[in-house]
Amino acid sequence: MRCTVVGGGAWGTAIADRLARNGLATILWARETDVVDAVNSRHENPRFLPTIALAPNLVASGDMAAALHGAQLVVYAAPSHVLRTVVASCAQHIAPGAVLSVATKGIERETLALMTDVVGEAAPGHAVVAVSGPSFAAEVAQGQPTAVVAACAHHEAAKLVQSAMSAAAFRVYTSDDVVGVELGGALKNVMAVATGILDGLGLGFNPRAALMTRGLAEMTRLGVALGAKSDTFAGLAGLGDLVLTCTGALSRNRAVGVAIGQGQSLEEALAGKDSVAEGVLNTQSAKALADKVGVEMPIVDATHRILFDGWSPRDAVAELMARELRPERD
Ligand SMILES: NC(=O)C1=CN([C@@H]2O[C@H](COP(=O)(O)OP(=O)(O)OC[C@H]3O[C@@H](n4cnc5c(N)ncnc54)[C@H](O)[C@@H]3O)[C@@H](O)[C@H]2O)C=CC1
Ligand SMILES: O=C(CO)COP(=O)(O)O
Repeated sequence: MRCTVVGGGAWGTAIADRLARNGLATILWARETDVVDAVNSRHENPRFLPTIALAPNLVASGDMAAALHGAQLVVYAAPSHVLRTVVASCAQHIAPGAVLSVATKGIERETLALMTDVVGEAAPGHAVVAVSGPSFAAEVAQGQPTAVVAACAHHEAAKLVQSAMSAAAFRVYTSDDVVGVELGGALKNVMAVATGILDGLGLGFNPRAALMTRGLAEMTRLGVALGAKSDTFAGLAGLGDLVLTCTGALSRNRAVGVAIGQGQSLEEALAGKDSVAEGVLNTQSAKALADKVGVEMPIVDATHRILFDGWSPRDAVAELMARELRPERD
C-alpha cells in the first residue's frame, strides 16, 4: 500500500516514519524545503523532530500532486487552524477510493467543526479516520511503547489504519466513536494549558489532580451533549491523553501554561516558537462550542479569561474554588 502523510511537523514526521518502518511506501509532504531536504538527504527532521534517526526508506516531497499520486492512505497532520486550506489545496490529487486519516487535534475556530468533518468537507467522497491518543511524537519515533485509537464510522477504514500503523511498540485500537475520540484529543490540550498554569503558579499536586479530574468531567459533559459515548472519555483519547499532556514534560501545551502561570503574557509564552500549541486557539473553539450547546465548562471558561482577557491565574483559581458547592455527580 502507498501512503502519504501531509504535514512535516513532529507528529506527521513520526507517523510517516512509523508507516515507512512497517515497509509501506511512504511519502511525507512538508511545507518547508529544509525539512524535505533533511529527510531525503540525512533521514532526519531537525526543525521539528530533532535528534531522531528516521527510516531510510522514508521519502519527503514538497510537491503535493506528486506526493499524493496513487496513495491509498493519506494521513493529515497539519495544525487545526490551517487544516481546511491544506486539504482543499490538494483534494483534486487524492486517488479515488483512498482512505483519509487525520491526526490533527482540534476544533475549527470559525465553524466549530471537528477535524474529520473539516477533511470530509474539503475532500468529499472518502472515509475519514481520526487517530488520537497519548502519543508524544518524539517517543513514538524513538520506539517507546505507545497506544492510540483509530476512530471511524466505517469499521473497515479504521481497521486499515490500524493495520497500517500498528507495530510491536505501537498499538492501535479501533473505535466507532469519532466525536468522542476527536473531542478528547482537542479538549485535553485546553486542560493541559490549564494544568500548566497551576504548575507555573507552584500550587502543588492536589490542584493538578483536581483540575484533571474535573476537566475530564467537563470534557465528558460536552462530548455526551454532542452525541459521544461517555466511555470514550475514560479511554486512550480522553483520560489517556489528558494524563500524558497534563503531566508530561514534553507537552507544548503544558509548557505554554507553565510560562503563563509564572507570569508571562500569552504573547511572551508563544514568542519565537515554530511548533504548535493547539490548546491556545482551541480554548476559543471549546468555549464557543460549549456556549453554543449550553454546556457548563468552568475550567475552559477560566482558561479563556486568563489567556485572552488578561485575568489573573490566582484569581481564576480562587473563583473556581468558590463556585457553589454541589454533588460530584449530578
Ligand atoms: N507533536 C506531537 O507530539 C503530537 C501532535 N499532534 C497534533 O498534530 C498536529 C500537528 O502538530 P505537530 O506535528 O506537533 O506540529 P509542529 O509543532 O511540530 O510543527 C508545526 C507544523 O505546522 C505547519 N504549519 C504551520 N503553519 C502552517 C501553515 N500556515 N500552513 C500549513 N502548515 C503550517 C508546519 O509546516 C509544521 O508542519 C497538531 O494538531 C497536534 O496537536 C498529535 C499528537 C502528537
Ligand atoms: O497530543 C500530544 C500528545 O498526545 C502532544 O501534546 P502537545 O501538543 O501538548 O505537545
